[in-house]
Amino acid sequence: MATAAVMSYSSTQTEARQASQASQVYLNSRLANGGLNRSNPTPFTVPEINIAASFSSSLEDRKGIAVQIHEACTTSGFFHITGHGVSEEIRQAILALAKRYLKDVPRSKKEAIHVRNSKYLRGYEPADYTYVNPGDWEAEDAAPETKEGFNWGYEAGLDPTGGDGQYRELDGEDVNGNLWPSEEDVPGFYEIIKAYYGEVLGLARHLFRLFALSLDLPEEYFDPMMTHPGGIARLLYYPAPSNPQPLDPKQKDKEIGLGAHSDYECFTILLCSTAPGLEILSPDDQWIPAPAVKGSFIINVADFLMRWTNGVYKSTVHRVVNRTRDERYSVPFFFSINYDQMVETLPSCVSADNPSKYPPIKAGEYVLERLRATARDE
Ligand SMILES: O=C(O)CCC(=O)C(=O)O
Ligand SMILES: [Fe+2]
Repeated sequence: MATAAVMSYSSTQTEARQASQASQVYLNSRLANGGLNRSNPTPFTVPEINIAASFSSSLEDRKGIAVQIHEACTTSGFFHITGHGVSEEIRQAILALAKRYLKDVPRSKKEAIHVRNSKYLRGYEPADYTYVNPGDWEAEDAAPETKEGFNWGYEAGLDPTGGDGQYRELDGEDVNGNLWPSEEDVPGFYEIIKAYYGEVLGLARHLFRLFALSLDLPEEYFDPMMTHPGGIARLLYYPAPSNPQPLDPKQKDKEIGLGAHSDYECFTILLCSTAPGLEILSPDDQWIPAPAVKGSFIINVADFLMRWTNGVYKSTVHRVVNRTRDERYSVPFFFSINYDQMVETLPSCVSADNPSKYPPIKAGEYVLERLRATARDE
């Protein structure tokens, strides 16, 4: 799928394609600088925001958290949240499920729901089927990615609100694109997914209200756009490397968990196991290991929101390299708005001095273009 099949494109699909290609050009330019710009490093921090006060009935309390979110989104593009209200029990249950499915179930059984059977890349994704940086398909010396994953998306049955019955897939189709392992192979799989997904979906809607406040918009601004939102999530497994290597800016890594990329949607809610591995590209093009914060989720701005905010909010390049002798698990949740929603640059991010840089775009089409570029050509 890395090269698009011959087909006709609507004007919004063409825009989505061009935007996807532009993101690759940008990524290549950032990676080409890697390690060079080190004489006077800009301070780079991933702040920790305790969002407990954002659940207060006082608008002033909620605005106080929104100010902190604004600061993080205009600088590092990454922050930790604590005080989020998702129980440790549910967080550990989904990480344990990632292990039970990706590590323990034999490959032959997982192959039955291989992502090649899904035009939305749902199901079981073996390590070598995708490069998250599509440029790595062409690169001669690209290290293979070691991650193995299971991908699923929104369906009304996973939404604690029950949804509004209007969910459309990435390409606008009225279908449920998910593929699930059998209950026999992984007992309790769907129930655990549903419990976790319901929690992070609720958290994402809550966060998006805070994002609205942080952008000087009415708190409910995004509400009508997240009644049947896109929300792809993944169980990820990074095996323990046999010969783990320390981070060395002068040396290219021979083994990489997940290549350099920025995320596609509005923002990501990332749950990691205790093993480190996430590395963030600083404005000086240095790889900075993300610190672990107990009980936190990592939140990062993704490309669609960067575009929607006219570049005001930063979508930051990151990657995963397992440099330990432990296996690593993570569960990212990529929150989008309703995939059938068309958006124009947010009114609070344009002015006479700073006109919109981007034409209108449809949420699902953009994400689909980005996803397609990652998969092996078959
Ligand atoms: O596994 C992680 O910690 C990060 C995963 C990630 O960046 C992604 O799936 O986009
Ligand atoms: Fe990512």
